[in-house]
Order: sequence, then structure tokens, then C-alpha cells
Amino acid sequence: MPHAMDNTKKYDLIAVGRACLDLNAVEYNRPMEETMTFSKYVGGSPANIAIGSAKLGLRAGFIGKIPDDQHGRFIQNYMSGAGVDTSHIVVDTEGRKAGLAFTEIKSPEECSILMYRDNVADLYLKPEEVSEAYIQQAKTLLVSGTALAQSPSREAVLQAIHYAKRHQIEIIFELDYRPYTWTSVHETSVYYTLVAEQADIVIGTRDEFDVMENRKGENEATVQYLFRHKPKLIVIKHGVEGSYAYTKAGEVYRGRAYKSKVLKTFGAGDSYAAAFLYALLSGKDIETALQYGSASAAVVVSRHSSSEAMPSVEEIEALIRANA
Ligand SMILES: Nc1ncnc2c1ncn2[C@@H]1O[C@H](COP(=O)(O)OP(=O)(O)O)[C@@H](O)[C@H]1O
Ligand SMILES: O=C(O)C[C@@H](O)[C@H](O)C(=O)COP(=O)(O)O
Repeated sequence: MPHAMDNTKKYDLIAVGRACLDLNAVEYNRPMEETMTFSKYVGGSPANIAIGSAKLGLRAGFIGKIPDDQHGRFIQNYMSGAGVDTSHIVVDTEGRKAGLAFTEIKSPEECSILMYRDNVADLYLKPEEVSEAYIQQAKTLLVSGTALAQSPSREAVLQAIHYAKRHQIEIIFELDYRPYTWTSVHETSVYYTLVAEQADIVIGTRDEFDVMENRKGENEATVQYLFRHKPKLIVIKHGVEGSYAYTKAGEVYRGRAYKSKVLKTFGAGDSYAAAFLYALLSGKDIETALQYGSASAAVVVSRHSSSEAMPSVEEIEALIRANA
């Protein structure tokens, strides 16, 4: 990370995409139909990553659009209380709503998410609402793939990427594939490929890279292709099987998942990304960053939420030490 030690930058990471609500089943181990109560948390993958990395001590900012209602104000207050700069979150003026993610916890292994994403404010962020001066103050720009699903959010993200490139800000692309937001896998593949080719770091699950390639692929072929373009670091996650980090120089690192008392499986990816990026941006090596990501995910899958559950540096380091 060339900018890792650049202290002239006001922000370590600015995330662009959705800040929404998670409504997590309070009664576990039963289907959604029988779940009567839900707890409210801030959610949305890039918001979770910004919150998680701020909790770890990164200076994080956020670009997105929230509704002009109680939910929008809850999101903004929570994020700002968590230490995320919310000065460039735009408030919608056209009656759009917050995205909702109801979670079902049927068993620790069997979890699913029911998303309500019609007319959601986040997908209406416009390119003219993205500030070049703000992005210029960041070491890295984290782009969520879901924000590419529809216009004008798609153009807003492409605009943000253009500003980042203009000012040599590193681009991190989190594939963050949410099928309900897209109308066609071909379209997803086109935009994912376009952005992945321009990013410095690409992070996703094996399944998400398959969506990008629109075929069932293999890690070797994926990285070989992307390394012919801009990426210099590619992280491919394989759930409980762990994850791999590939560098353009040809190194391959394996991160193993830590044992955890799993309550639910969602939140793993966002907590992994927050801690992995925290470690890299703090100047740690890739092997250590993989341990941070895995440890952070192991903590979050044992807790009820994705955002509120994000661990501290001390918790992550204690878990790594305990598994050394
Ligand atoms: N059940 C689990 N127990 C412990 N760690 C897990 C578990 N599931 C995932 N992880 C960790 O979280 C990382 C990301 O999980 P993964 O399921 O691949 O991503 P996503 O949540 O984005 O689908 C994994 O590489 C692993 O380190
Ligand atoms: O990203 C969303 O809109 C939903 C998230 O807030 C939710 O907590 C979640 O699904 C996180 O899952 P992950 O991708 O496994 O981290």
C-alpha cells in the first residue's frame, strides 16, 4: 500500500455505496415466518466496513444517500457516533426509503437475508453529488459492487473511481454481490469486470468472482486475468475453508478461518474486509492482514449483528494469539 504511511491524507478509507438497516431475528433457530421480533442495526456492506474500520482506529469516511426520515437520521447518527465521517452523506429529497435487510437465523449454518430494496435512496446517489475534493483527501476509496447495480448510483461510483484515479487514490473493489439488486447476470458481469480491471485491490468470495466472470471459475485463472490489468492484490474468500491473497508479484498467502461459536453466518465478509484493510493500512504484511480479517470475522459470526458487533484491535489480537 504506497499510501499506507502517507499522513498528509485526512482519511485512510472512504467507502462509497449503501448505508441501510439490518433487522436481525431476535429469536434464533427458526424460520422467518415464525420470527416475531427483530433488532435494528445499521447495515449495508460498505457502511459496515466503514464502521468496522473506524472502530479499529482507521479514519473512515462515507459517500452515500440516505432517506430524509427517522431511519436516515438513525443511520447518520449511528455512523457518526461510530467515528465515521458522514459529512458527504447526501440526504434524499424525493421521498426514497432506506434499504432493509431482514435476517433469518434458522441455525448457525442456515442463515438467509430477505432484502427490501425498491426505491431505496442509496441507488439514487448522483455523480454530481460525489465530491472530488473529498475523495482527494483519502488514501483509499472502497467501492461496493452493489452500488453499480442501477443508475444513477452506477455513474456516481464510476465518477468516484475517476476522481480516485485522477489523484492516485488506491481503489479497493469489494464485489459485494446481492442478486436482488441486479436484473441480469450479464449486466453484473460487465460492470464487475469493468471496475475490477481498474481497482488496485479486489476482494470477493469465490462465488462472487464467478458472477464477475459469468462462469464457474478457478482462482488461478481469475488472478491471471486480473493481474494483466490494474489489480496488484486479489483476495478470494472461501467461507469456513478460509481465504487466499494473491499478489501481482506471484505470492500466494492462505488465511485460515478461526474456530468460533457461530450464531449466524452473515457479517463475516464485512468484518473480514474491515480488519484486513485496517491491517494493510497500518503497514502490516499480507499474512498478518489475513489473520486480522479471519479473526474479526470469527468474532462477528458469534455475535448478533454485523455493524455493532465489529471487534476491537485488542479482541482481534487476543484471538490470533490464542490460536497461534
Ligand atoms: N463459520 C465461520 N466461522 C469462522 N470464520 C468464518 C466463518 N464463516 C466465514 N468465516 C471467516 O470469514 C471470512 C469471509 O467469509 P465468507 O463467507 O467467505 O465471506 P462472505 O461473508 O462475504 O460471504 C472467511 O474467509 C473466514 O475467515
Ligand atoms: O449488506 C447488506 O445490505 C446487509 C448487511 O448489512 C448484512 O449485515 C450482511 O448481509 C452482511 O453480510 P456479509 O456480506 O457476510 O458481511
